[in-house]
Amino acid sequence: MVVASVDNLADERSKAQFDVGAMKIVWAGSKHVFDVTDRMARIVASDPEFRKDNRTTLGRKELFKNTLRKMAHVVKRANELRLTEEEASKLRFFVDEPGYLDLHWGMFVPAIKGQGTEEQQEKWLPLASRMEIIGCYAQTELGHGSNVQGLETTATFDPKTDEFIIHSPSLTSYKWWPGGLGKVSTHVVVYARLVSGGQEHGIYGFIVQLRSLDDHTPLPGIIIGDIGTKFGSGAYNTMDNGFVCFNRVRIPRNHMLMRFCQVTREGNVCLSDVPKQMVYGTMVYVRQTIVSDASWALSRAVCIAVRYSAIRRQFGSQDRGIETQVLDYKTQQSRLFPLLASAYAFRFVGEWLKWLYADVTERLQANDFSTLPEAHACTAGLKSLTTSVTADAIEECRKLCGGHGYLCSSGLPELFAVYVPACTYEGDNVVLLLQVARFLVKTVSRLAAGKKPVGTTTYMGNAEHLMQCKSSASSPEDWLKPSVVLEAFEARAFRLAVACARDISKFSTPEAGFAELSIDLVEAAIAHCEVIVVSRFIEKVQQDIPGDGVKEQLQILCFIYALHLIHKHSGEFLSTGCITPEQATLANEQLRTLYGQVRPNAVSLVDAFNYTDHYLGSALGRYDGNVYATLYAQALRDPLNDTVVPDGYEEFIRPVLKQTMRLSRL
Ligand SMILES: CCCCCCC/C=C/C(=O)SCCNC(=O)CCNC(=O)[C@H](O)C(C)(C)COP(=O)(O)OP(=O)(O)OC[C@H]1O[C@@H](n2cnc3c(N)ncnc32)[C@H](O)[C@@H]1OP(=O)(O)O
Ligand SMILES: Cc1cc2nc3c(=O)[nH]c(=O)nc-3n(C[C@H](O)[C@H](O)[C@H](O)COP(=O)(O)OP(=O)(O)OC[C@H]3O[C@@H](n4cnc5c(N)ncnc54)[C@H](O)[C@@H]3O)c2cc1C
Repeated sequence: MVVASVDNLADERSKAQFDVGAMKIVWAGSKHVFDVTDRMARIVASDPEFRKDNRTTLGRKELFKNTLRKMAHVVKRANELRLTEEEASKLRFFVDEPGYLDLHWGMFVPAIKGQGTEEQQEKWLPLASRMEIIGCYAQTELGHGSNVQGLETTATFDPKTDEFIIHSPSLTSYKWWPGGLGKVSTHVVVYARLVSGGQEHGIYGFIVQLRSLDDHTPLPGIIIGDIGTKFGSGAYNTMDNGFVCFNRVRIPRNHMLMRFCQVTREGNVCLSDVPKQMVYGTMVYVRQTIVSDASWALSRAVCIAVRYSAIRRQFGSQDRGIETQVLDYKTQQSRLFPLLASAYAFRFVGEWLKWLYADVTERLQANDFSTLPEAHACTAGLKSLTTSVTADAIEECRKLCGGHGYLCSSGLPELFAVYVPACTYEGDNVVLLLQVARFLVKTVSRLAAGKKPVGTTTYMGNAEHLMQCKSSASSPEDWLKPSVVLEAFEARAFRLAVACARDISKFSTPEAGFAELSIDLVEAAIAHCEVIVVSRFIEKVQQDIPGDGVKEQLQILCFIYALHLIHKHSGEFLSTGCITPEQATLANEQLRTLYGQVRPNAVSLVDAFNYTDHYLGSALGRYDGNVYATLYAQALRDPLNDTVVPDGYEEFIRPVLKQTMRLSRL
């Protein structure tokens, strides 16, 4: 019997039809980003302090302390190496362990930057950047997360002392979930109902000190702790998601983040001339970063599954000779290659969203708020789409790796457990899709009033055509025409949105219609988000892309991405009359051909992610393909194998055996 050997991957790499080095640059975004990313990944991989292969075997306390040690080491190395902000953030990323630094840099600092006045930024940002204080972001409460307007915590202005009183009036008002809050943060941006002069003025952010900077004990009036162990071993349990109760805690007036709303010494509330949704700005920022991160998590899972599928052999041999690589099975390809294509699709849409966010930020600074609703819809919708697909994809990759995928040493169970809350945090994915739907229904009703749609809804301006068009695809090759593909996606999305808007108008109130039709609205929102991803991917592959064969590979992936969605949502494409059953069959035929084209390049396409073995953290996904020896070595390292005879033998195995022997003698 010939067993799989490490040569499998070398063979695979020799088959590549494109320049992998050039693809690495495309994946990274630029040569500069590639260089920084590569350097930081290697620094982490070569530092034993950042070891993570024992994480799933540690108890919660040990695990958490281990994370604290790593975070301290990150800060130390960043200082020693004089890393720039960009480099330090990559270093943290490759340490690959949820910890308080994520919230400090990812939410506390952005909240102050986005919501604080210049004066407040000058005061707090230097303290935060030097890490003289550690901050987190406390919005969610035990009783409310999605419904931000339902938050109960109050911030009541006391004009006598020029202070706010932060108070948790009920158990359900306890802040609950914020990362870094439970055990580490010294400060927090708390979202609370502003009350002044006996009147409520909406939800705003307030900086509150939680713990003493001398001995880390909670300050008076603060009850604080960790909310408990979460899903999975290791995984997100490295993070101290916390609760806090404020018992009339007093803070100076200038601790309210006052960029968009000021409270004067007398307690007058002065709203700036900006939309009230600006107070939700940190969420828009973070959702945009989550979209970028989705492609990392997805590509990591896909890298493991593709490499392992090239190593793994099952069946296909008559005489106990060499068996078939499971990557050669069409069913394996049809499950795996769309995920590979999605990883690239999300990478490009993530880059585009970064651009959109920078653009809207620039406009907001110039008091142009016109693109804010679109930025909200795009970040909310793409956050929802990419995280849902990625979470499902990680689980699919686990199944694609058969039994070994279920071992923690495959890296996939922990990756799933760490990733899946992305479908919930920063906005539950369904709640966010309903926000997109609200935007779409508004856009459709504005069309009727003769308003021209802009940005990602520009396609809706072609209303008459999109409502009537029939796809012209008459051969499998026609499905490789960008215009044919885009027309089908745009027509499906538009027809679903129009149907929703039309059906809503049949109800007594728009609110009643919206609530009753929310299932259809979610589908319309997904269809619109898919238009964005598909069109950005098509745009990308129409650009000049350097490197032998790189553009061709991306074109293949682009059409796999689009056509697998047509297959997945064929019900919608057919029921809206955008394509016929025959055209759906032609699209599938083309998809099968594309799988064949990507097959020889699959391993090289995941090599282009440039992941170190440390970052992958997987016996199955190793660069050298030495899967079986690694699985065996890792099994031997399991704490259960520390002794040959297990602890508990004397107490619990021997008596059972003796009892059985006694019984059998009777
Ligand atoms: C890098 C860091 C690592 C990450 C680690 C993870 C850490 C996790 C952190 C967290 O989870 S923090 C907590 C995040 N919480 C949420 O995301 C809550 C989700 N809920 C909401 O965002 C909102 O409450 C809501 C669902 C959007 C509803 O808002 P509201 O009650 O105000 O209702 P509506 O009536 O639906 O909307 C009014 C109006 O406002 C527009 N809008 C809503 N949100 C935004 C926004 N963010 N930006 C701009 N505009 C917004 C909405 O479209 C409506 O507009 P109109 O239709 O009236 O024009
Ligand atoms: C790992 C993790 C880290 C987190 N970190 C932070 C943090 O640092 N800071 C912070 O403030 N928060 C944090 N959160 C909290 C997070 O933001 C909330 O859990 C999230 O916003 C969802 O809110 P919820 O828990 O209230 O869910 P709910 O809104 O209670 O959702 C429950 C169910 O109801 C459905 N639902 C709710 N509303 C509607 C609706 N209008 N229409 C249809 N269906 C609806 C949802 O789809 C879901 O299925 C974190 C959460 C997790 C899991």
